[in-house]
Amino acid sequence: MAPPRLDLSLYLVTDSSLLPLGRSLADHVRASIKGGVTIVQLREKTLGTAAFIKLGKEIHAITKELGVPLLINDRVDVAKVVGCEGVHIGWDDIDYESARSLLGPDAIIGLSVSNHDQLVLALKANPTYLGLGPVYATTTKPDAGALLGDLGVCSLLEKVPEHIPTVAIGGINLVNLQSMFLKIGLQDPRTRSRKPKLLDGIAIVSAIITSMEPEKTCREFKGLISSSRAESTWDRSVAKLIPLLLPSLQRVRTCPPLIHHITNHVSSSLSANVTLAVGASPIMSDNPAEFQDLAALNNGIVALVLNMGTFSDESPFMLALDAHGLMNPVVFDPVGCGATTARRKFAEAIMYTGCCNVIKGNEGEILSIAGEKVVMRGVDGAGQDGGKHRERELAEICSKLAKNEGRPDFDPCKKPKLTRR
Ligand SMILES: Cc1ncc(COP(=O)(O)OP(=O)(O)O)c(N)n1
Ligand SMILES: Cc1nc(C(=O)O)sc1CCOP(=O)(O)O
Repeated sequence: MAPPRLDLSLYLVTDSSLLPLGRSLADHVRASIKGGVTIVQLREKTLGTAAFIKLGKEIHAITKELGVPLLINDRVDVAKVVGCEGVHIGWDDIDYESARSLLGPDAIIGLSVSNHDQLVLALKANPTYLGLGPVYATTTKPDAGALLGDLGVCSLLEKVPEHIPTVAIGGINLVNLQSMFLKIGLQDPRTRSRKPKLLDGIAIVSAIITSMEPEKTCREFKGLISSSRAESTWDRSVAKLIPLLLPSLQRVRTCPPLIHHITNHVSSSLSANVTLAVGASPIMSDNPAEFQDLAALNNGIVALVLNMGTFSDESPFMLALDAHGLMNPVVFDPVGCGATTARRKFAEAIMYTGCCNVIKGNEGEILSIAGEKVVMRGVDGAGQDGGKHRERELAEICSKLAKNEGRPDFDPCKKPKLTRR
């Protein structure tokens, strides 16, 4: 019988030092698998060989019983004695060929990739899967490479052949996952040959290991994974969309984000009140002196909203994007874009940063930002093409813009000089 297909969708990487006080790793792993974890890696950096083997055997008994593979981080010798399904290795560890010859052709062997040079070497080895990271800032691995950000992962994915699955790792949590999926996308196993290549899963340490309720946390991760894989929501009725949105709204209540608004004076108080009404915390500021602080408040659970309705000078917007860097989700509202050349140029400059996760606008604004010639009276330019563009087409244009697709001159490595924290 063929071995079961490797399911990397929710990949737990352990670190016992981060467990809540009094919790055992064995109970945590069991609960996480019950919540939906599909593969486990035992990554215990401080254990000596004997203790690593002992823990490995204990955890393997659980993963075997629950039917998910167990990999060992770095140590092929430990994996061999434990008799588990494989290893994950990096560039300071045993080389891939030696690991393969020690573990045999059926072992799962994952390789870390942090940049294009490593990707070239990794592809020559043809490993079972690739771990791409760090996507975002993480304190779990102090020696992790430079942050890739969403666009860095996308640019690596472009060069990964279809048959090698990938997971993203580093700083992924329940707050940033949805926006990460919007930018990078998650493979649906039923449509494997889809272009461009998307991720096959996410690998998580702290967001699961530090959880007081790992089963619930993993269910929440699974919910986001399933909704990301759900077929295009544009064919769904509103009634079907609401259950997909509810978990996001609930998360805003349980883990309220700080929303930094740079907005126009017409909508300022309305924006603040709507932010409060959904359970998030607004702060309205266009003073660059406080941008760095704002971007890091609230344990980094922060988003930035840029509304260019009554813009005059582009520098506060650019400084805010620089402060929030590639870390925090950004919503851009290109109000009245298309009405004047100055607005078009301003919106273009914002888009060139590659930082906008969500573009919110009416039909005229979106078409204008996508480079189409539109005639706008004022900010109420919707429907100016007689409804030629349906919602779905506009949404596809938005999604492409947010990924900076269709901009041949856009190079995420060159533009802009944003802080990678
Ligand atoms: C799934 C996954 N991806 C990447 C890593 C990092 O591995 P490595 O580069 O060997 O670094 P350490 O984990 O040893 O610090 C990983 N462990 N898992
Ligand atoms: C183990 C590991 N490898 C990384 C890489 O970039 O290769 S980042 C990382 C730590 C991920 O931990 P957390 O989910 O707590 O951020």
